[in-house]
Amino acid sequence: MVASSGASFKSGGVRRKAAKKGLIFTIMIVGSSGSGKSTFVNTLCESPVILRKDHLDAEKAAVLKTVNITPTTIEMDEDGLKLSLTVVDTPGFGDNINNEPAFADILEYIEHQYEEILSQESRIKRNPRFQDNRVHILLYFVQPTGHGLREMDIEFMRTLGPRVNVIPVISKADSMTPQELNAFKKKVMEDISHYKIPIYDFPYDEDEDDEETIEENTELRGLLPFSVIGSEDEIILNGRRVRCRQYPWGIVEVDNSKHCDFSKLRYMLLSSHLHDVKDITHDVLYESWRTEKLSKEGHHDDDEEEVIIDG
Ligand SMILES: Nc1nc2c(ncn2[C@@H]2O[C@H](COP(=O)(O)OP(=O)(O)OP(=O)(O)O)[C@@H](O)[C@H]2O)c(=O)[nH]1
Repeated sequence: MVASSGASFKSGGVRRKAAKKGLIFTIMIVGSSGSGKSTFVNTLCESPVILRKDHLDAEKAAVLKTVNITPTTIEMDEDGLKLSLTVVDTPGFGDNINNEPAFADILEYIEHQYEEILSQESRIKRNPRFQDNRVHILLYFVQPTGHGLREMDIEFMRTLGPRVNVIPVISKADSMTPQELNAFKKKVMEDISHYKIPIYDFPYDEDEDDEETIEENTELRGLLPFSVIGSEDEIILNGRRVRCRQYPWGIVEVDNSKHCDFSKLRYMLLSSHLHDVKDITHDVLYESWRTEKLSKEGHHDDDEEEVIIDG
């Protein structure tokens, strides 16, 4: 596995790695500072691709805080499928009283990738080295407060939902009992429905999709928001390697689906739903951004029929 850290968006544009070509897939991670984003990414990628700020000295951590949006690309092999996975980290989100500038930066980053595609599509001669950096999934980390969504969570997901596939995730799920976690999941989904927040909810078509897809998507939809536990520690338990967090009273296992939904989320992201979220990004989200943008700029199709109103 090879990791390459891209330059910050703010300090000079996304670095385009000419991937030796695995399937390109991009995940953005957003959540409050300290919500467990870096640990999650390192757990997902099974390697320390992001430096955790609590492992840095205060000076370096402060410098990192000012770097808002950082893509890192990792070459992975998922059961024989070559993946060029870019993880876009957004440290420091939610640290300020007014989070609107942070929302705007994230939205700008996502739309900037659409701009690049549009300008590429309009070229007569395409650049063969061009890389599609569109964000396919945004994992939004909800703090395990037990109180439902905060205003900031609602605003953020409502703003970003029309532009990117948002999946809400409850981080640090080990800080809740199973009953608390279930009640919290229910509250979060009630808020999502009440505030009409557009998320990626494993869509299916009862008439067109096969039974297996419907069953799988129904099950995954029922898990929303996914609960995750992150850890970079491993122990040997009954002869097998176990990624876990250790406590005086026992351990919680990252990959044990009785303890959290991490393994199901990972499988869905890097395997079962990878093509679906890529298709939705291109066919629905990018298309709707493109239509809005071109209409705002006053473009209209040459072959559009002119409507002549009599009289
Ligand atoms: N209990 C528990 N603690 C966790 C979990 N994941 C991460 N942590 C701890 O939470 C602290 C912050 O984790 P990070 O991964 O650095 O959080 P972050 O969101 O990347 O933080 P910023 O980079 O400041 O935005 C660390 O001490 C982690 O060990 C988890 O699943 N459960």
